[in-house]
Amino acid sequence: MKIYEKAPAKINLLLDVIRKREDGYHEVEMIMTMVDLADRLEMYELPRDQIVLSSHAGYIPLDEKNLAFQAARLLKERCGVSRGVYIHLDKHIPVAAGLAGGSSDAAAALRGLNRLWNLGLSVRELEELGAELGSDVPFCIRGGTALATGRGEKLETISSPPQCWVVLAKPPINVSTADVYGKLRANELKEHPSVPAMLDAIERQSFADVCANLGNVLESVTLGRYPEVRQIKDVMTKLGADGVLMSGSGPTVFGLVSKESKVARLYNGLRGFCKEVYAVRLLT
Ligand SMILES: C[C@](O)(CO)[C@H](O)COP(=O)(O)OP(=O)(O)OC[C@H]1O[C@@H](n2ccc(N)nc2=O)[C@H](O)[C@@H]1O
Ligand SMILES: Nc1ncnc2c1ncn2[C@@H]1O[C@H](COP(=O)(O)OP(=O)(O)OP(=O)(O)O)[C@@H](O)[C@H]1O
Repeated sequence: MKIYEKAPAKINLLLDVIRKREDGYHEVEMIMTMVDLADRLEMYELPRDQIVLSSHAGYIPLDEKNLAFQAARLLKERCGVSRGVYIHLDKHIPVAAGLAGGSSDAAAALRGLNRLWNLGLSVRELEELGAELGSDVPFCIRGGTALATGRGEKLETISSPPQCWVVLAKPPINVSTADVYGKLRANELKEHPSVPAMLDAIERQSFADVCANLGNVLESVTLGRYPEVRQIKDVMTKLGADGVLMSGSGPTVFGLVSKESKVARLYNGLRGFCKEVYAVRLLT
């Protein structure tokens, strides 16, 4: 039997850091949602007890460094599974982009293997296992739109934001999440985005107020180090995006657009600056 799972990318409509914790992680408040740009995983059982990963993407590890491999290994260990699995990763989400590509692959592997091996784990149990693999993995398991707290693993599902176009542009640099958090001076942050204002904007389905309340404190680090990220933000704004923000630790910038007629201009204009541009819808 073959199992297929879609692994969508996430964007952070809001990302605030409250403080650095004793365990090295940062206490965050984030509002996250999924977009219709996805990797696809194909999984089937192997006769021998082995995890085999393949992908046409030449730029990701296919061994135990891959988060999908780690997800399969974790599930095997915790549930005492002695069967092997072949996982093919059809990669579409840009890597090290701030879009949680690896985390979403891990989440899709956990969901898919739970079915393939008939483990009967609940979504909550999968989320708990996912938290061991990375802070973004529980959200990628749950999907939808959520307020994430703690280090990102405590989730409260909220309403979807009003439907719109999302234009994503990734400059040709790779940003390490650990580096960005490491360089953040959490107690020196002067401005914080407002979680209540964003929650209210979503609840009222006000697209204008969602755009007005976008905010990500990690921009203070990434934009300072990589001027091209700021440049892409400026270009998106000039080309008419209604709201513009860096996702996660970057370097991908997303623009929210309500009118379809504006999307082509934005997409074509950005292609002059970077190769990796995508125009997608929110996954509501
Ligand atoms: C930037 C975001 O992607 C926004 O959604 C997440 O906060 C990061 O999620 P992630 O990539 O799943 O992160 P993890 O794999 O758990 O952690 C990578 C590294 O980022 C730092 N990190 C991550 C999450 C967090 N709340 N505080 C941190 O300081 C830690 O140094 C950690 O070693
Ligand atoms: N399945 C995977 N897909 C992509 N990268 C992976 C995967 N597994 C491990 N990695 C490694 O993880 C690193 C981060 O990649 P990823 O695409 O998950 O970053 P990201 O989008 O910035 O994640 P986040 O938004 O959660 O911080 C890369 O250096 C890559 O080598």
